[in-house]
Amino acid sequence: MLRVEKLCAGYGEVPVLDGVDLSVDRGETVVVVGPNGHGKTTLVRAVSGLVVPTSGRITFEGADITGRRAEVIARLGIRHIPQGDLLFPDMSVLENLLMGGFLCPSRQDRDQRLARVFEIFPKLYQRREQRSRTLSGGERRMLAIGRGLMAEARLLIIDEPSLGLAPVIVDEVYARIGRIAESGIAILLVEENFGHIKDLADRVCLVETGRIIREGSTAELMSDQALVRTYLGVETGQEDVR
Ligand SMILES: Nc1ncnc2c1ncn2[C@@H]1O[C@H](COP(=O)(O)OP(=O)(O)OP(=O)(O)O)[C@@H](O)[C@H]1O
Repeated sequence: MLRVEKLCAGYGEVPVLDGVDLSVDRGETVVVVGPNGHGKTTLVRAVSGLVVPTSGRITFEGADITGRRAEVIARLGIRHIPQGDLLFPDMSVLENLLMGGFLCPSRQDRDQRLARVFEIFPKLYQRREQRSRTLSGGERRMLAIGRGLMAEARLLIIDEPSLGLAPVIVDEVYARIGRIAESGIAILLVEENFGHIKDLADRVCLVETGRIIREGSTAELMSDQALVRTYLGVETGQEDVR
């Protein structure tokens, strides 16, 4: 569905991505993990047209989208939920969701999407009249994801949904993302904490210094003790990795 080949990108003179190869198949959940500042966000921003690659190629469902404008890529069905929430703080939950659905082809389509978002995130329904600035961090994150689902999402890109949230809230957010994945939408997710995604990911790509240095299922990556110790920071049950 999505194919990234030998992708290089950066900011001004500073290179960040150094020949990334990555793919996401239909219905697959692929998670990009890795240390801070090694290019995870830059990679997903390049996919959704927010960073212009210097070289390499990105195709989505066969169409070459390398360097195309973000709004063109969004219309193809790639929805990007960035780090932080970027909500409209003085608008209600419902208004924020409706803003996400402004491209819906009909009112019926929009209402169906809204019903689906409320089914996945019942808390948003309970709080639909509340201004988004007064929501908790976890609720805001769920609203940002819900807003992304208000337009047709064939590939959902989510950048660090756990950022700044308490562990119990992270579990809740990830449970909801799991439901989205079960519905068949392909997901490309950035996460620093491997522990959060080991049950969700079909495939994990480990990024270091702008390259994907390892790729595999969570079980494959976790069977490599040195890798776990150096990058993943989770307990495997085989030894204490902390
Ligand atoms: N807008 C920007 N202008 C200049 N440099 C940038 C910009 N955004 C990111 N960078 C730099 O690019 C490098 C990679 O950043 P990026 O955000 O892609 O990493 P990351 O792996 O997602 O890190 P984190 O997990 O901390 O978000 C960093 O050195 C960062 O300082």
